[in-house]
Amino acid sequence: MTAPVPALRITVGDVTRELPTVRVGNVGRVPLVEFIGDSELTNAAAQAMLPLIPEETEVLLTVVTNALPLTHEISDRSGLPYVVARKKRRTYMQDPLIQDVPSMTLGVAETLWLDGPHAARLKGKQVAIVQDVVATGGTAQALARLVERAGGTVAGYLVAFKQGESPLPLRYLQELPRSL
Ligand SMILES: O=P(O)(O)OC[C@H]1O[C@H](OP(=O)(O)OP(=O)(O)O)[C@H](O)[C@@H]1O
Repeated sequence: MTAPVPALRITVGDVTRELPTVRVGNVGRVPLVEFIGDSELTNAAAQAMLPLIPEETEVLLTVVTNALPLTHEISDRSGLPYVVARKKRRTYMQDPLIQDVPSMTLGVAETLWLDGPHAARLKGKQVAIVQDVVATGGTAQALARLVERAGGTVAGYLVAFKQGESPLPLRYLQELPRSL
């Protein structure tokens, strides 16, 4: 008989989900949070995250993929504009800022691309970084570096789920175990 795959129950507002867990290298089983394809959970998290936005924030910065619908909803509810870093170079990009991610949850090296005109929208602004999950913090650090390089200031780190310990001053909704 195969052992049952452990799941993790979370509740955000009035939305409850059983998160599946996926095996990641030697980390063990990691709970998988998916906002893409789940508008109920996305909307509930966005609503719950509104009070976490630093007061001085002028712009939100996120990165594709999973954090994008969440940031869209936070933007819609707060009235704050948002800027998105990509994980691939697109042919239409103009003088993009290119930033390597030092380490990732899934152990895959990644590079972030911020199109020049979007980087310009961060210049001189107080920028809140929005993420679905922070685990190693590598992505958050790369996004912070993009803010600095674009001439902005990091107002804070806004995260739905913090997975394990982080040296960054995260404003988060809930903490999840790093592995099960
Ligand atoms: O704190 P870290 O260790 O850097 O991990 C956090 C990042 O990992 C996940 O991205 P994923 O690689 O799953 O990409 P996706 O959002 O494009 O699916 C998540 O969306 C965060 O951006």
